[in-house]
Amino acid sequence: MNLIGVRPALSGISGSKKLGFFSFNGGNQPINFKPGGVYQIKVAVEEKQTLKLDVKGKVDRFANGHAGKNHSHLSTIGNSTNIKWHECPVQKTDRQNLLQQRGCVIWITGLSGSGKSSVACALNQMLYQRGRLSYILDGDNVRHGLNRDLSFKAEDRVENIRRVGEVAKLFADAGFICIACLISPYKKDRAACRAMLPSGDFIEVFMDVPLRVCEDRDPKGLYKLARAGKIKGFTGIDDPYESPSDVEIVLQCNTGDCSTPRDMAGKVISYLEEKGYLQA
Ligand SMILES: Nc1ncnc2c1ncn2[C@@H]1O[C@H](COP(=O)(O)OS(=O)(=O)O)[C@@H](OP(=O)(O)O)[C@H]1O
Ligand SMILES: Nc1ncnc2c1ncn2[C@@H]1O[C@H](COP(=O)(O)OP(=O)(O)O)[C@@H](O)[C@H]1O
Repeated sequence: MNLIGVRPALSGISGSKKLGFFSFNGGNQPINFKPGGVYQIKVAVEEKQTLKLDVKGKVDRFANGHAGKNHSHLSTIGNSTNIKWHECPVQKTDRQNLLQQRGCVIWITGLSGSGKSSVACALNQMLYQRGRLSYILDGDNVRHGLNRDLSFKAEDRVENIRRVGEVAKLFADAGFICIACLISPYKKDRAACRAMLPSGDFIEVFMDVPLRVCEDRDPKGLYKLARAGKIKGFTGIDDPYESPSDVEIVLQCNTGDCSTPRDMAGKVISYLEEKGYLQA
């Protein structure tokens, strides 16, 4: 296994799967760690480190005492030149142990009016009642601050999703169950956010609600304005929404008679329980 030039990030080593993820040339390479195993991993400038795992598969320590980042190498990331990753001793696994949960991103996508915010709030509340920490990144809300400079033209939507994806990744790294609810109309952008996280930690939820139901609801009167040509480039009217085909959870409502947001959120809770996200 050649991991030269990598920036090993020991996130995701928890739960029953004992998976470790190493950032490799910008991507994530899942590696199966076995409990009790001792692994030699070649990093950066031919430096060898021994990663020890305890019987539960948790990282015990690195033989040479640091977390295996490349401490000598300077990187160029986008327009940022000569930057270096700074590692601290308290890691994601420590924060997860503190919170007794696993950090992840629940990404809720769907048309305006499909019920994203309602499900996000219900889920947030149900998790809170179970003593689990979650935080909502709602497209509408984030556009009040961080993304106030962005419009609804295609390239701004792309940037909107990229920024929220990055923020969500930070929340997940902090150990939160981060609930991002945005229209996120383009498949490619959702896939890019998925790729930012270790496999399994990006849980996509599709609000499968047809346009006619959303338009009937129209709580903000935006569809009416869009139909009247007073809002240009409105998703579903004169701007595309690319429905996902392969997601973790589909919450469907074909008629005006849907299950409640709480029932829908319950399905997400079941998924989280089943996959072990509600324990460290
Ligand atoms: N042109 C256009 N198209 C779609 N939506 C519009 C538009 N203009 C304003 N709004 C309001 O903005 C909310 C969607 O913001 P998002 O950040 O989630 O959108 S996106 O993911 O960047 O497409 C969306 O909120 P939700 O109804 O909660 O989805 C709308 O209230
Ligand atoms: N499961 C549901 N059944 C019926 N109405 C719903 C449901 N979920 C949301 N709504 C209603 O639909 C409208 C849009 O919901 P909202 O959560 O704001 O959607 P979005 O965030 O996707 O725009 C609101 O008036 C809300 O009360």
